Amino acid sequence: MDNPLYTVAQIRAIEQSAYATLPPGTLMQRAGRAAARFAMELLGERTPGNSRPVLVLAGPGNNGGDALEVAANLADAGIDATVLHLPGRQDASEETATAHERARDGTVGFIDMLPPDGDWGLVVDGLFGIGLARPLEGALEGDYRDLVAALEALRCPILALDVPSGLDADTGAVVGPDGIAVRATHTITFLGDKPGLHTAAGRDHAGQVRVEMLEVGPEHLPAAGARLGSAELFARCLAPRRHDTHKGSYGDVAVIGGAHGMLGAPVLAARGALLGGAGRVFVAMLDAGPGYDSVQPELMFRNADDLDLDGRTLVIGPGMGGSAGAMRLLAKALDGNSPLVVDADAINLIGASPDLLGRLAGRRAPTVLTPHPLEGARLLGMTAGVVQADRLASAREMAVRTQATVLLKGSGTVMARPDGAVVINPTGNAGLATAGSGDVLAGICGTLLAQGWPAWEAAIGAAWIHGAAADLLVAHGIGPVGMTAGELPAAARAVLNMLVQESLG
Ligand SMILES: NC(=O)C1=CN([C@@H]2O[C@H](COP(=O)(O)OP(=O)(O)OC[C@H]3O[C@@H](n4cnc5c(N)ncnc54)[C@H](OP(=O)(O)O)[C@@H]3O)[C@@H](O)[C@H]2O)[C@@H](O)CC1
Ligand SMILES: Nc1ncnc2c1ncn2[C@@H]1O[C@H](COP(=O)(O)OP(=O)(O)O)[C@@H](O)[C@H]1O
Ligand SMILES: [K+]
Repeated sequence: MDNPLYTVAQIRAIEQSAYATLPPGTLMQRAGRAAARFAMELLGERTPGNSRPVLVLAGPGNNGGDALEVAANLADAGIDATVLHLPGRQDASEETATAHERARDGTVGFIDMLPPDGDWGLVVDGLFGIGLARPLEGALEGDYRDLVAALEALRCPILALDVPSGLDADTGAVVGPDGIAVRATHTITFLGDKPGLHTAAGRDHAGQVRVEMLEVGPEHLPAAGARLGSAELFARCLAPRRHDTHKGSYGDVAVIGGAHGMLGAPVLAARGALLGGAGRVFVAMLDAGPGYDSVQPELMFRNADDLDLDGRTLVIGPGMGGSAGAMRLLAKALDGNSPLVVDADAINLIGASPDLLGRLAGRRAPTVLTPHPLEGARLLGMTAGVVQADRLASAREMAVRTQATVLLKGSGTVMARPDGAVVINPTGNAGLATAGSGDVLAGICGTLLAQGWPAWEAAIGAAWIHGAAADLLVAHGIGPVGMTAGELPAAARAVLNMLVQESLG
């Protein structure tokens, strides 16, 4: 299944192309009908007339027109729908004016302000969609800000039309430095899915996303530069194990890191690599460190300076620090031909050294960089805030500068390639916001490379499996609160085995 994600500019082009072939108002009417159906699903099987009313928020543009269509459809179905309409200073489009008339002609009720004691069964957010042009403001512009803030106190589902109002559909950032956006439980998005619903603040604001194509056929759809991740994107790498194999068949991983005081990080990465299926896993410490891991005695410990870097996949950076020795090892790893995952301190060192960046960009072997937003910011010479303001653009820029596959971590992890292709990972949860979970991710990415996966599939697969492992732990009551990085490798192993099993049909 392909899950394309379209930019606002692309959605506008789809809209134009489909609009030209249809009678005016058709798309808005379809949007209204589909969203009303979804609203009724959310209301559940209640007796018409006996359910709590639906509050429909209608803004000044065509998103407001969609909302008015929803209200009219709900009223036609016998559901008590009340519209809070905030028209703008400019005339509404013809479609929106028609939708307004339709709602007025039916049994829809209209109110001017949110009553303090409203008891709603559902709120439909049709304030702003892809036409949001600036942050939601207070009194001067119709009190949108106060209205959205007041929704936070309501204890009912909120269905956003197209995009939660206040959210940037391209980036997933809340618009404005001190901005506010609707926190929906569900979003029905029209004419194609949008990246902003799946990354940065998007997951918190969009809730569950349903894509509604409004019967627009594939001939109107452009090629998408971004897609939502799924196991199908790496399915071709999921090979069942043959009997006639041995540990050498599944590759070696060596994790290089572990300066004084940070010895746990490479161990976590190595456990991720081992339980992810690599045939042999080494931990190459910069510090003298322990001689073995009592939890996972299969791991082999080496002194980093003595390790032969050839013929194995390297994961460099976890807990590595920024010493001269670390830098020397990194330069050696970058210059070599081994598949490489560059994580944590190794990324910081590259961010501070044009020489190391040049060596990285000159690599020919598969290379994946796994920065969190601050590490990414150091690489680009900007702040983490700027990286987060447009995670897709930032990841793409990192991929171009490093000529490597980039995996920008965080809610809605973004994978980017130097040619501009982007995938947003849909799995995972905030249980992963715990020290060491990134080390495990780097280990999983390394183990997939060691087992022959290309860099792109290894990055997409590692993010997907790591996130699904966290989701599995939550399903078993192990998190999100108190989930630990050490619990992830076994869960990731379970996910990987399930995927391989499923791939057999
Ligand atoms: N056309 C079609 O075929 C289809 C369209 N569809 C639907 O239309 C939606 C796009 O509609 P849209 O272009 O009218 O934009 P929308 O999001 O309603 O907002 C624009 C309005 O808001 C205003 N405004 C902006 N920011 C503001 C702010 N901060 N504070 C205050 N005002 C602000 C802006 O006014 P201005 O900036 O000029 O002052 C303008 O009036 C799309 O998301 C989908 O739901 C579907 O039905 C499918 C078919
Ligand atoms: N709120 C969240 N939702 C989803 N994934 C998250 C969230 N917070 C963190 N993660 C994931 O957890 C990992 C954290 O990695 P990182 O920040 O490098 O931590 P550490 O260095 O302590 O291991 C990344 O894979 C990141 O994508
Ligand atoms: K909306």
